[in-house]
Amino acid sequence: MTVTQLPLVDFGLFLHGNEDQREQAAKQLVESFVNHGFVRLKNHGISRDFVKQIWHWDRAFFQLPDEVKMKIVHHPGSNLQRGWCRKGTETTSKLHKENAENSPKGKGELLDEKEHFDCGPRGDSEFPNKFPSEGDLPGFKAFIEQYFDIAQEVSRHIMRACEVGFGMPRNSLVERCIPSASELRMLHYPPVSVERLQTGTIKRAWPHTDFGIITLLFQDSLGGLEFEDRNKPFTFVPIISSDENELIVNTSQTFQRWTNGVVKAGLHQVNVPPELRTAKEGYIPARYSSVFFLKAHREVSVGPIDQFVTEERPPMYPNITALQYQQEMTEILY
Ligand SMILES: O=C(O)CCC(=O)C(=O)O
Ligand SMILES: [Fe+2]
Repeated sequence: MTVTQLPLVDFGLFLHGNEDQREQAAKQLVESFVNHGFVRLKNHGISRDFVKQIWHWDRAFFQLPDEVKMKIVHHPGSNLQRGWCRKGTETTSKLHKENAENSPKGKGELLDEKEHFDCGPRGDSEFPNKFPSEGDLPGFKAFIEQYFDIAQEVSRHIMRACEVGFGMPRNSLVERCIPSASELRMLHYPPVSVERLQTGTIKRAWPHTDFGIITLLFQDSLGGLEFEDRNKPFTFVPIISSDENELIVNTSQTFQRWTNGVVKAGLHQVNVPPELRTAKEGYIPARYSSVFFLKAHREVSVGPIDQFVTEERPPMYPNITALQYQQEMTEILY
């Protein structure tokens, strides 16, 4: 059976409903995570007005001249991403061997056509944030810090819903995220010529899974995000939002490890929207999106949680810390 659309869960029922409604919403969420590695949420608690502000700040940052963004450029390595990642910095194609196997032979590296701004928790002393100065972009830092807090809070509720949905002891997931080591990213996909896309060596983002626990995502009205149809591995289905305020959530590698493979990470890519795919020439317009990677506390293990280990299902992943894991994965990206 072909999957055509993702379940849409009314998260307001979990946040404000009675006991039955909360349980029902938590079950739907977990079921979609297990089946697709993805879900769409409405009434998630982030207001429509706030989402509009995300687009304002996303555009404002990427409109800054390159010389200004260069002041906070990210230097690739195993350090966590902070500041401006220029086009060509992160290469998602390296995360899955299928990307190289499916690529046109002898055409060279498979690159992402995107740039982004990344930051970690407020006042991170291990991996300090890099914001544009107030003179260069007044108000940006304050907005991003507020957005980070709001996204962390929504993620906490989603973790709580997963505890309910899996019948886990209260706090077993939530406490693994304190103190926060999450990351917030603002993305810009510049206009790209159809000709360049046709070379088969660039994509807005190649099929990959994220490293954290879950990822919260808003995309602008252009769209382009696609999730894997698990009935036909490595084929993708566009995520069409019925409302701009819809929050898309995917499961990531840490969740897969904690649940010993019960909740697999959602494989995804960013493609040209379906209605523009027949174009033979010209440009595909710019796209903006924003993601929040909910991460585990840095010293917490990303190995399987006891509840998910049984005789029939022995531990599939080693006990390394979340930070070690994140650094190993980050290094692969460059
Ligand atoms: O822009 C998007 O919709 C997806 C971005 C993404 O997958 C990522 O940054 O990991
Ligand atoms: Fe991603």
